[in-house]
Parts: sequence; C-alpha cells; structure tokens
Amino acid sequence: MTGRGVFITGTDTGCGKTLISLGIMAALQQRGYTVLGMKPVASGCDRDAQGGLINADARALQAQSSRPVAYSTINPFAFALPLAPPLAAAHAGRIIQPDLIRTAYAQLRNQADWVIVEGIGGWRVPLTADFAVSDLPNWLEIPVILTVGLRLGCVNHALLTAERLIADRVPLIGWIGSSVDPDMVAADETCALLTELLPRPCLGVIPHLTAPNAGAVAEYLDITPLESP
Ligand SMILES: Nc1ncnc2c1ncn2[C@@H]1O[C@H](COP(=O)(O)OP(=O)(O)OP(=O)(O)O)[C@@H](O)[C@H]1O
Ligand SMILES: C[C@H](N)[C@H](N)CCCCCC(=O)O
Ligand SMILES: [Mg+2]
Repeated sequence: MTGRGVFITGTDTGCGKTLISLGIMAALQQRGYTVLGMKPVASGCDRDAQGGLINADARALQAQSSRPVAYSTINPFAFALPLAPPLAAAHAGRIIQPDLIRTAYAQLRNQADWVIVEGIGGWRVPLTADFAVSDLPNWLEIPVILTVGLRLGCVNHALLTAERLIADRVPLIGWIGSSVDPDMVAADETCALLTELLPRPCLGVIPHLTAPNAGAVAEYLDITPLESP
C-alpha cells in the first residue's frame, strides 16, 4: 500500500489546522479510505505517565487515525515548550532532522490510503537554520491545503501565504475557512472576497461550532479535489 499525502498549513497558529485536519480525515474515512494523521513537529507538550512528551494535536490526529500507530511515528519531534520550533528544540538540546520526518512519513504512507500532515504555526515558521515548514511539502512530495482562521486580518494573511506557496512552487489544492472568532463581522462577505482573490478553490467554510469535532467539520467539506489525480 502506498498512500497519498496532504499537508495542512494555515494563516497562523490557532487558525484551525488541527480541527480541519481531523475533519478531512473523517471525510475521507466516510468514503471508505484508511487515513492516518501526522504532526511532524510539535511544540507545547505534556508528559504522559511514562514521562514521554505528548502534544494534544498529535494525540487527536492519532485518535482519529484508522489504525493504531506509534505516537513517535505520528509526532517524531515533540518539544515541551510552546515556542517557535528552533527555540523549543534548542531548549531541549535537540535539532530537528528533516530526514527523520521523511522516514516517519514513509512508514505512515505504507499503511494507509491517505496521510494528513499538519504543519506547525504558519507557512514561514523555521524548523532549523536552513529548513522551514514551507520546505516540508516538497520534501515529502505532497500538495497543500491552506487553512484560513476567519478573523479580522485573515485576508492579508491568506493572500500573503498563498502568494508565497505559489512562489515556493508548491501545489495548492485549495483553501478552507474556519470561524475561530464567533463574533466576526461580515464573515460571509470575507469568505466571498477570499474566494475571489485566492488562486485556488474553497473546499469549505466551517461555521463557529459550539462542540467542534471531526464529524461535524466533515459535513462542511468538499474533498472531491483531493481525490482527483
Ligand atoms: N469552526 C470552529 N468553531 C469553533 N471552534 C473552532 C473552530 N475552528 C477552530 N476552533 C477552535 O480554535 C482553536 C484553534 O484551532 P486549532 O487548534 O485547530 O488551530 P491550529 O491551527 O491547529 O493551532 P496550532 O497552531 O496550535 O496547531 C481550537 O480550540 C479549536 O477548537
Ligand atoms: C505553541 C503553538 N500552539 C504552536 N504549536 C507553535 C507555533 C509556533 C509559531 C512560531 C511563530 O510564527 O512565531
Ligand atoms: Mg494544531
């Protein structure tokens, strides 16, 4: 089995990447696919009973996965402090190794139809002195979906991110909005503006959910563009 991958990036930290990753996983699972989640690098972790570092995003992706997978394969780089990755790694006396991310991704891909890979923070977040989140999709040879956290300021962040994705020669499947701000004014008009200005299609807009979960998010997604070759 050699599955396909999709990289989920976003306009910022806290923009809805994890929730949307879970929703995409659920939507694919509803279509009968075997799906695994991955969070290659996570900063901001707790200790489990054995003293291992566990990140909440990675744990949620592991729980949504179609089959049991070792935590360390889903999240090969876990750091305690909720900082930019090079800082979090330095505090732990470690350096992020992109080779190990590719090895873990290959293991997941061999066990599933799809691997949904969540980024960390936004597109330009560095991982080492010379490797950034923006290098990961081409490193893993997978296309990208852009998550837009719908709040005032997101138009600028979304357009800048999309421009950079295209300049970086990364295939962009489309974008998904998530209503992180329940009080946002003119969210519908903002989505219409984004649809007009962004170069790729909108695959869904998630309203502000009182109880966010994968199944609820899946209802608002059109994942057909993922399936086309
Ligand atoms: N449509 C929505 N309705 C309600 N809550 C939402 C919605 N989208 C996101 N949230 C909430 O906003 C918070 C941030 O979302 P999420 O954790 O998915 O962002 P992220 O981009 O993955 O963040 P990080 O950079 O930490 O990985 C979460 O508490 C999530 O449940
Ligand atoms: C802790 C947080 N939730 C993310 N895991 C890390 C976000 C890093 C952002 C780096 C930056 O752009 O300043
Ligand atoms: Mg997340």
